[in-house]
Amino acid sequence: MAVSTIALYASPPSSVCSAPHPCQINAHATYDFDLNSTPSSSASSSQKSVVGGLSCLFSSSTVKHSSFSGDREELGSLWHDRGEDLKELSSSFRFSPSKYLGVSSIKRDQSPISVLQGPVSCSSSPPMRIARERSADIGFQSSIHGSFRSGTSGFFNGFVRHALGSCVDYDSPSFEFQSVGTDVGSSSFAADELTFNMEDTFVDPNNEPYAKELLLGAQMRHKIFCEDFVVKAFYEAEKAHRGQMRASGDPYLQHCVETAVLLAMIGANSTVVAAGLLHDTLDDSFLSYDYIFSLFGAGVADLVEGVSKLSHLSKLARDNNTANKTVEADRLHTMFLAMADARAVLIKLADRLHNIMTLDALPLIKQQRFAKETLEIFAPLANRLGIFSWKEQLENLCFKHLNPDQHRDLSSRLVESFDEAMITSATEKLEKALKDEAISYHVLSGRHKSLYSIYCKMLKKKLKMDEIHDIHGLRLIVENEEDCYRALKVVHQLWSEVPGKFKDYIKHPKFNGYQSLHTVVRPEGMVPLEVQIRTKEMHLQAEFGFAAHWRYKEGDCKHSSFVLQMVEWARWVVTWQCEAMSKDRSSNGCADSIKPPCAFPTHSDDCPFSYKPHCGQNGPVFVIIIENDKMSVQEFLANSNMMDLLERVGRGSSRWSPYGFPVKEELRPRLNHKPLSDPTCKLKMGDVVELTPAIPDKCLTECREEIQRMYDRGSTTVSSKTAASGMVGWRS
Ligand SMILES: Nc1nc2c(ncn2[C@@H]2O[C@H](COP(=O)(O)OP(=O)(O)OP(=O)(O)O)[C@@H](O)[C@H]2O)c(=O)[nH]1
Ligand SMILES: Nc1ncnc2c1ncn2[C@@H]1O[C@H](COP(=O)(O)OP(=O)(O)OP(=O)(O)O)[C@@H](O)[C@H]1O
Repeated sequence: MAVSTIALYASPPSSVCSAPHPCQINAHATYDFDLNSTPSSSASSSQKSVVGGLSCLFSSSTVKHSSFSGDREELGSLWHDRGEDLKELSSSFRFSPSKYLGVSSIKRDQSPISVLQGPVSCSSSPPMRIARERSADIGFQSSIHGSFRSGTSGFFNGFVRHALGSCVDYDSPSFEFQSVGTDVGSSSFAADELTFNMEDTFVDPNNEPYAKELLLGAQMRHKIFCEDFVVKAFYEAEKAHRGQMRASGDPYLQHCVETAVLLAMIGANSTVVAAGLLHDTLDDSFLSYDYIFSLFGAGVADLVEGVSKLSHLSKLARDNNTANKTVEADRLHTMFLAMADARAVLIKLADRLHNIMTLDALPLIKQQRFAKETLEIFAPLANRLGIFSWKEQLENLCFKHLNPDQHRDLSSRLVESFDEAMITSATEKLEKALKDEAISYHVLSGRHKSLYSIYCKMLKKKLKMDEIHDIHGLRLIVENEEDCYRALKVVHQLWSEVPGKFKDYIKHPKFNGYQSLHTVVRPEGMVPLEVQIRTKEMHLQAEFGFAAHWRYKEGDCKHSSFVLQMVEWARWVVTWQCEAMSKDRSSNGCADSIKPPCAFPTHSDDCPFSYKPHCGQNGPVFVIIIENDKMSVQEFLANSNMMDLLERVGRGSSRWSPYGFPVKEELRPRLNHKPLSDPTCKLKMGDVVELTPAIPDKCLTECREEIQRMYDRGSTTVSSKTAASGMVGWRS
């Protein structure tokens, strides 16, 4: 067995270091992986046509149901526009030229690697992703190449793929198209998931015909929908949502299936896909946690419950217009990540993505509300988790709803600007030139910038579209620093350089430690092409470390170390859990045996930014406070209790009195929707505290003023008005 070793590095932000260079880089984890790769078959181009062919299947659903209006998320009752949906899905693809690989395929962007690392565009901006692994005959000594392919060690190898290659053309066996009725014997589910009797559920004479069509459609898109466990979840979802409709008149079940398909496409395992199918059942149907637990085990039940909690939080935030306050939105992200299993966040994101894809059915005002919230909360969350394809789809769709004129204008201009053929041909040329110079590389990937990203850059930098030089970009990941410069020379020999655009962030790293070579060239005609060249260690830093892309994109936003830790950790977890898919499915082992590929990167003990992976006892606690119908997300020290909260709320508010009136008594606090019984109870991440004045606010103010006057006068006389009010809550 050939073994190679990759070290992962993370360094603290240079802002806390004296040198403008990554310091304290002892945060490395080393792991071995086997390189026996099994070349997997291509996720064939037939998949694209299969998806395309589904449009008639779905639109042919003509089942009539009674309308359902009890949808807590509102979006749940949306009209489902298959045409739009398919456009979004199929607009995202990658191209693997056949020249060196021997296989040509155009496929939708659906591999876990692309989702976790790579850029994808959607909507009216035709997306482009081109990825090349170095060709095997280049003579590259390390066997990293093998690690990009799934095999028996797909899990470990896959992680490296993620970490190293943003656009690796990964043909996961899980994406092989499998026609319905083929081997479903590979079903896998966690050991804690219960077995069940297929006969009981599947042959239900009450199953609606549309349900079979939906299942068939899902199975054609991903073979995980052939697994018994997932099929069972599908039929439970069908029973739970039977009769419920989207605003479009489509069966509600369709939304559940689409959510689950999105999850399957990024490599989620059967537990997550099943939970995706059932994600709305706790809130919108008669199913209970215990029932789900009894059928599917704690794995699924906890996830469904987690999604339900997130939905409640999101609704609270939306109702209270919290999303537009940066600090609060930031705390919400952190709370989402800290409260729920990161996989529940994934399900929530998939749910939201599908809802946003089908937003058109809602009245304009609601479309805008949801789009705004999505842009503020969910797209950054997807970005932080490294799920770029979802992030870009969410952003582009929200952009379309929020700024339709700019969206239309930019799209029409970009139709002419996007030059996918140029990226393809530039990739091929560079690949050949590198081969001629015997420069080996890990990954050569291409992307064009998403519509929304272009829009933001134009606004931020006050640029015209033709002043943006990185609409088309290539990224080359090589073995070592020397190869970076050799490759740069090759690039400059191939194409003419745009003067003034070369940046050597290797010799002069950015303040956050980011390293890479950047240049802009003009391959053909006038269209500029940005080329980034870096080593795999630099790339890890740019994806997971302190120079991580999400932080770079969030720019000026100052994050507490806790936020950073949460995000890094959640991303780590999501990465390896998605990667676990192939191992999970191909082995009989239980999910518990799946471990992250290496220890979470840690820092030296004295590093102020040392990671604490879990939302541990030492981290702050974020609590939602609803007061006078206004919501805020507030941060408390670990071990704070309700008394601390009440004190803080009182201080600085109009209720606070220098004479120390026991402000907490004037309120009737409710903790997580129940009256507070023990004020000394500790606050937990995600607690919702409602503070309702015991007497009407106006009256309270009058009382307060009156008492203040009393004290000021030194009088003990209480006015009749105050006495009449009963002074509720003012007694200690
Ligand atoms: N992950 C990560 N990527 C970065 C960072 N800084 C720059 N980049 C990448 O490098 C690209 C260009 O960076 P620069 O060459 O510094 O660009 P610029 O000077 O801001 O000018 P433009 O090319 O117009 O954006 C960005 O589009 C990112 O893709 C960073 O700190 N972290
Ligand atoms: N030249 C490039 N080649 C390949 N991928 C790139 C290139 N530049 C950026 N990316 C990747 O494309 C994705 C989308 O990035 P996006 O275009 O939104 O921002 P950016 O170009 O990195 O930053 P900015 O908008 O500030 O220039 C990210 O995953 C990023 O790492």
